[in-house]
Amino acid sequence: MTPGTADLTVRTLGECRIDSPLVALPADGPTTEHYVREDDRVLFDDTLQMVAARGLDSGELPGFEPTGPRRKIFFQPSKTRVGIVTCGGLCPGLNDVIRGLVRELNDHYGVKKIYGFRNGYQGFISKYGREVVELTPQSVSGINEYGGTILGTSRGEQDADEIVDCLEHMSINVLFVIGGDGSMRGALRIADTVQERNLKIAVVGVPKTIDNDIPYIDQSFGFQTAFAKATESIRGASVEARAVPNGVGLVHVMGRHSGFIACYAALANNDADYVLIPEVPFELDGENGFLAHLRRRVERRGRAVVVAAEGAGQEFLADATHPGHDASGNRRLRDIGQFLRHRIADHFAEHGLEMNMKYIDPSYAIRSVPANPYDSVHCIRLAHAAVHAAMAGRTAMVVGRWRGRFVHVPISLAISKRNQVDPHGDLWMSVLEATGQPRTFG
Ligand SMILES: Nc1ncnc2c1ncn2[C@@H]1O[C@H](COP(=O)(O)OP(=O)(O)O)[C@@H](O)[C@H]1O
Ligand SMILES: O=P(O)(O)OC[C@H]1O[C@](O)(COP(=O)(O)O)[C@@H](O)[C@@H]1O
Ligand SMILES: [Mg+2]
Repeated sequence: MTPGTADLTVRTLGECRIDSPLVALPADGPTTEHYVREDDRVLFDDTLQMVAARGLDSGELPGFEPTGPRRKIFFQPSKTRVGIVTCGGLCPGLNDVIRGLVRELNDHYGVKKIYGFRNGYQGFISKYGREVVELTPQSVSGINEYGGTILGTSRGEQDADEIVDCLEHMSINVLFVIGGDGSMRGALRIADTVQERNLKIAVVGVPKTIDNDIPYIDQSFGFQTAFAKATESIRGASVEARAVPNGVGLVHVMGRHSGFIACYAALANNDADYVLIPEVPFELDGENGFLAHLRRRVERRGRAVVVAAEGAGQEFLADATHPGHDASGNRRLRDIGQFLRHRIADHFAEHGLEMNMKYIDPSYAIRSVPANPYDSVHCIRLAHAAVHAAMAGRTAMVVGRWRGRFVHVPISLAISKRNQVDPHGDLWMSVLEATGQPRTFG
């Protein structure tokens, strides 16, 4: 489904009649390659073929609302009370986003009442007894130096009605949700409940996940830091494999349904011989299977490095003991890393070949680190964009970068599908070119 204008339209709480304190900031000039006027739109389509396929006049082409300070805003800043919550798995940069939100609100809009809700959506639910913390420029000073989230996070669905009750009781006008696909589903439920109650509470998301599985944004913040950290493990596996006869370096990285970390980390290190991802099934056995291909490459080169995303090859592990789901309903995965480790060893033994396995699983190490400078910049720019959007009364939307421009993405679109590696796309083609692995095994 190619999104149309209706899919890109952002919900608002009402007319903006209040002069923004940042009225001097927006440029007066025309849209350029460096700036989009607030009354302009960022086109969804970016090739001639895609535009032609619309069969529309240029003025009717679907486009995203650009981010940035508006001349008129919806909320009276001095009377605005803000909530911030972080949900789901950790991701480098969470604290950068929290700090960016607090500084922009306090320093430029003069919003002084900013509250942090603890441990994800549990923070709104009375039975968990989570404290609410006041966030100030002083209390967020330097937090971007640390991984994790000062607010804590959690998984597990919570009742949207009780969350909105809490927002009402605390007279919260704006809620920022920093989370992944699950959190955004939760955020939309909250925004819809607010609308049903005819309340004026803006719900704005800053999408996060190291898996990069959120669509219609170029990349999630934290993704670059996470794959950069995973690259260290591939480098280690490569050094180990080179040091011994018939060394096989096997690296098992996160990536539940999307194999972006495996792809980017392998391309960055450029020493991987095989990349296995959830999106591309592969055969293990047979003369054209992965194991035989790996054996022939090790016989020829004396070593090989394999990068496997945790969601790859789950079909080989479909035994009776299903590991179930996590508290949010995400399917738990069986350990493809250990499975491959043993199948590779067995295969070489069956062929009477020496093989020295060097297995590295960085696990949580790639997402518990602080953001690298690239992601820190991405985080603070997303935070600024989120504040401008919320103060201008936008809701049920996330901020993100689309083709290099920061835009407002309706949450309904952001949760409409999962961002995955396209087996027929240019990223996967680059992986095939860099590794030399065949397009299919078996
Ligand atoms: N389908 C859903 N509807 C409403 N809330 C959801 C849904 N899925 C997840 N959530 C909420 O979002 C939070 C985080 O979701 P989860 O999938 O664990 O992580 P992430 O948001 O990082 O993908 C959960 O704690 C839960 O409260
Ligand atoms: O062990 P946890 O913390 O439940 O989460 C592990 C999962 O979380 C992730 O790191 C990211 O998941 P979310 O961003 O959707 O929370 C996955 O890559 C991984 O499979
Ligand atoms: Mg998720």
